[in-house]
Amino acid sequence: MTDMISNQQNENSAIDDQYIFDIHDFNLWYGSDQALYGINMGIEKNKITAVIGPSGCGKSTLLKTLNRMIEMVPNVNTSGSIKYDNADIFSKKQMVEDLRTQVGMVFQKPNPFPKSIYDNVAYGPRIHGIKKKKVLDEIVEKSLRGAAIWDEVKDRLNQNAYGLSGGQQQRVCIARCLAIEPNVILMDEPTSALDPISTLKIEELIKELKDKYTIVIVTHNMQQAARISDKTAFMLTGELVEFTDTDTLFSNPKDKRTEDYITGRFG
Ligand SMILES: Nc1ncnc2c1ncn2[C@@H]1O[C@H](COP(=O)(O)OP(=O)(O)OP(=O)(O)O)[C@@H](O)[C@H]1O
Repeated sequence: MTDMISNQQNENSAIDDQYIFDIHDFNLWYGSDQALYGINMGIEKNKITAVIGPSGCGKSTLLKTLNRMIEMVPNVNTSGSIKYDNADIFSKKQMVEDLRTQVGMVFQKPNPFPKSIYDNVAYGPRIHGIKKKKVLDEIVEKSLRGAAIWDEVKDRLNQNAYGLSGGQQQRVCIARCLAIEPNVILMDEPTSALDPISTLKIEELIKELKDKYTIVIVTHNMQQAARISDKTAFMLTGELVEFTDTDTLFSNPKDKRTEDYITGRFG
């Protein structure tokens, strides 16, 4: 009996270890308009999870909820639960700054600060109290290397980040995110403002990052989801219609609505 209990506990902890986010029966309203309906979803650690679906289906809303950025919008109400690392993200004990340190975000349009490349990347660590130049230098180099842009910018770290191309700016923004050592990186259509070559570079980078980070990416681009993600969630009008291995979702969807969407019959 004791063995049975300890086995069960082991199994449960294996399950807990597998998922970094556990979303349970989650609903969200903007004022009186409901945008998310009964979402149940586990986000696996060190995997790339793509969220796809037609415009307005709630992809960004779901993504922005995961690090509580959604609270910047007034009159948002929620029900149900979201756990990050087994703790309720909405609990009073959860400091929102801590959550956002662990769950970083990269946006659709590259949004560097009007500062030097160095200062962009050092911004987060400085806010966290790191002042020593040597330590900051190391973080900046490591983060820029992690974002696969070190070689392109190492000789112009003191130049304004606005002088970089869009694709380079987005990689600096990813470096800025890496510099605060998150566990999860949320990406909201990170390549939609980029040309195809920059897009491929970012896609390669995302695949490399999954060794160290859990990535959730919202994308309009189904080919992109198929190319880079392990898991894909298909959403429609605020509902999670289907969520499974990417290969399965694209080759053998269970729901007619998923099939219609991926075969281009709507959306
Ligand atoms: N700040 C807001 N205030 C009120 N309603 C909002 C707000 N942001 C989004 N919505 C509504 O919530 C629903 C989901 O929007 P959301 O932006 O999450 O969809 P999406 O799937 O990310 O769309 P897109 O692909 O076009 O970015 C839509 O009906 C949208 O109009």
